[in-house]
Amino acid sequence: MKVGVIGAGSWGCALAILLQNNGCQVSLWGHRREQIEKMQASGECDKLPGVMLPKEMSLTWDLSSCLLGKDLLVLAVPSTATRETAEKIKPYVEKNQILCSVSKGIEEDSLLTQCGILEDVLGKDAKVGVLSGPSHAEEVVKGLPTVVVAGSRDIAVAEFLQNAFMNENFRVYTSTDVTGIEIGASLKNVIALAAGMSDGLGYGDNTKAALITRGIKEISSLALAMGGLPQTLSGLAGTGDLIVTCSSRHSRNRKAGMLIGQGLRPKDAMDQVHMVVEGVYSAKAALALGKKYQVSLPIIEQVNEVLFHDVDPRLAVRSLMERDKKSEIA
Ligand SMILES: NC(=O)C1=CN([C@@H]2O[C@H](COP(=O)(O)OP(=O)(O)OC[C@H]3O[C@@H](n4cnc5c(N)ncnc54)[C@H](OP(=O)(O)O)[C@@H]3O)[C@@H](O)[C@H]2O)C=CC1
Ligand SMILES: O=C(CO)COP(=O)(O)O
Repeated sequence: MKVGVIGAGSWGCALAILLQNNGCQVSLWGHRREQIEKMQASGECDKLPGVMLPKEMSLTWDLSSCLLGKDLLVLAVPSTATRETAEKIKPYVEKNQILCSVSKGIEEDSLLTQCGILEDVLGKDAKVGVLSGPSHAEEVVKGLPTVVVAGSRDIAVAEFLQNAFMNENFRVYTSTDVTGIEIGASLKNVIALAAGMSDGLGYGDNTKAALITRGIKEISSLALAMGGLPQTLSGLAGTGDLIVTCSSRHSRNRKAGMLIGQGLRPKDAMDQVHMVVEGVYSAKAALALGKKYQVSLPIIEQVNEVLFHDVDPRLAVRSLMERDKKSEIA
């Protein structure tokens, strides 16, 4: 199988390595020529120091050569670059090519998820799918057992992705619930910012467990209102990814939240993380979706207050604790 991986950050590199090792012929595209030339010279992934790229894999900054004649295109750019990337690839995308989004986020203006953006730009006939779940690049490149879900409204596309990505260390389930998967993937990043803030404030395991539990309640309520399925929200792309992102030392969203909890301004926290912090870009969109579908998202609301209205994280926690009395089963 011939594969083009679009986006040479940590996730693009990790999946390109995995697919090449699975027997695919992979071409990895990055948008900065100097970054690709550096990786070509060193043989090392730029964003994952010490991780070597297979010699047989090709690296390019020429988009057309990454796309033409490929069976599968994997889109691994930051979610804020998905629309511009989809516009760039549009002239080259071939009729039967399968496109797989591995990015996580909601577009602020359109409130579309990643597959939604791809279909918006490339048309409803495009064969679009998504790969998601608890899967930090740092662990995938080490071959540590990882389990994810491949989703597409077309089950044949989901099964194609399962076959392409699955190996003895990387187990892939299929699903047709793209909405549940993508809302889970995007909102867990916002909740992970809150979990990080809690760590940064020096709060304990009780607080973290509460944020994860009430967080999945918020994510599920919105996803279900949008047509997602409960099994997805209790599955890998919902609860699974929320747990890993709220607790892992590899999580960029948790790390950024922790720095904010320790007193850094959000912009400075993002700069210190050096990698994409998707929750910051999806926070406003998540809140807007909550309003649109009339779903209450109190944690996400407070994350927005801290990120965009200079509210002290300690006061944000206080606001959550002092909300009106409620029943858990309501
Ligand atoms: N890392 C992980 O473990 C996982 C990541 N993901 C998701 O994958 C997506 C990519 O994240 P990840 O690889 O980790 O991010 P990184 O921060 O590691 O890398 C992002 C890459 O995208 C490049 N980039 C920035 N802007 C553009 C653009 N406009 N067009 C093309 N490329 C661009 C960056 O280049 P530059 O250096 O120039 O900024 C960089 O090479 C995110 O949505 C993330 O949520 C999903 C699962 C796991
Ligand atoms: O989505 C991811 C892991 O599944 C990566 O995002 P974080 O680095 O914020 O956890």
